Amino acid sequence: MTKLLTQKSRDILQNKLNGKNKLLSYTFPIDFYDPLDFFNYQSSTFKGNRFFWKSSDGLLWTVGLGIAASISADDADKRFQITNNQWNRLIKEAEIDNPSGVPGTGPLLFGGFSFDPYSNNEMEWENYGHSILYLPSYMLTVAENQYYLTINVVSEDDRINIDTLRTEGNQFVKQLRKKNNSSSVIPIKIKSSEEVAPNKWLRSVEEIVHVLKTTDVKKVVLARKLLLEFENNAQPSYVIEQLIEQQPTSFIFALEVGDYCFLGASPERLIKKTGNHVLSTCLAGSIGRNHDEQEDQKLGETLLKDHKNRFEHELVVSMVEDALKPYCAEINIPNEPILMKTPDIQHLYTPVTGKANNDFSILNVVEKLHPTPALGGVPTNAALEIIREKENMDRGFYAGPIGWTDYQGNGEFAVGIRSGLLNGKKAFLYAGCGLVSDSVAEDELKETRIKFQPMLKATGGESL
Ligand SMILES: C=C(O[C@@H]1C=C(C(=O)O)C=C[C@H]1O)C(=O)O
Repeated sequence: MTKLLTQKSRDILQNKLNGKNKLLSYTFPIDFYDPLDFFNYQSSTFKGNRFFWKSSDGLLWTVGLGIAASISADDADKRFQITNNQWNRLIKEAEIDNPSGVPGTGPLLFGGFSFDPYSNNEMEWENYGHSILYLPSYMLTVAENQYYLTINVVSEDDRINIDTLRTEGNQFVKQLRKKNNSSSVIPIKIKSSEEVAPNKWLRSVEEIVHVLKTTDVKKVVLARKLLLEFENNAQPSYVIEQLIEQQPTSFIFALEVGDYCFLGASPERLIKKTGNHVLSTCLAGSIGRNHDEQEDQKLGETLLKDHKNRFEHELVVSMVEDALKPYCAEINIPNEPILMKTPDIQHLYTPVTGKANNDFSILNVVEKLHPTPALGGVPTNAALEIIREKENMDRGFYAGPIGWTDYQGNGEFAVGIRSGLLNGKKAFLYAGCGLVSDSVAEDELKETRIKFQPMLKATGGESL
């Protein structure tokens, strides 16, 4: 980037968004460029300030390098509102040149929110706070096989205009096309893995099941973590590459903050908005897979008929419907769930569609949906209290909303599960499961072991 722009971008980071800055954004089509190579481009410069996203249907990829502005709101009660307000303020005054207008191009905010801003903070999540979203300096978007580059600058300097960005864009693409400028991806060598206090977790499950049997609380989702140690520093790009290959039908996401990278392969959409078309996903109720096709089908049928799992699932469907009602017309929900199969696990799945009304804003709807009973419980607040008391860990961004919104109000947020936090030679992996009154502790432990699989495989670990 030219000196002028680099200096200004740095100032913005220090000042955050002070109200005087103006956003300039320029988007243009480019020829094929591999999204993972883009993520790796000049990693010594951009490491710590990158994000990666692939939608579950593979039709949209966005990769961000550098930070033109970041929004982090630590106010536990207002983090969604504050993010929304700051973003809208920035967009309102912006100068945007994006003839394509394709969703996911142009100025876009990518990031996430912690699961529970009232939980005890653990050191590993300190850098993330309760929300952090980036407006990237450079962004590659792949939308339906077309490639776009967006350049964003937030500046008070009126010498910078769209023409400056055009020149900058041409130079940037020339650099991109030079050979050998993306760093090589080094495989991870795992040294050890440790399930954190599994026996204590089993006891917590039993205590919660007792509460579920004796009170009005119907469901609580309890999670636990796994600690990995590596021989070498784990590169996010290696794990992303593995996840893309191994979990082709999941959302693949990564969000770097300094030396940390939160990443994963989630099968669960929280909300998607394209124009006025709205799509949400209810995903709860789980069973393993079998290599034998017939056996696998039997497992699926067992899950579809299982009362405990159907009950867990139904709680999610009815909450999602209630949360979307004020913001959508024509909500459509099939009567029966179907199966969603990922390589390691199958789930009960109900898609929910609707038409956005004028009150719909994706960040506000994320706030209303989060946490669904797929990750929190029923009733929500009672379940959160129990999680705080019995889980003995900070979920950080695990199970929180992660995704993007663009300047036109399109966007998609997944639920940050099947995920982990990389930090040099260490990683923390997370997995949880829905508890209801007839849950059996040992079965739930096994279920979480299956849910660790996607991240374990991607980091070179062995099955538990
Ligand atoms: C909590 C997780 O997954 C959630 C819990 C599920 C369940 O209890 O059946 C299924 C899908 C997810 O909504 C996880 O993967 O960590």
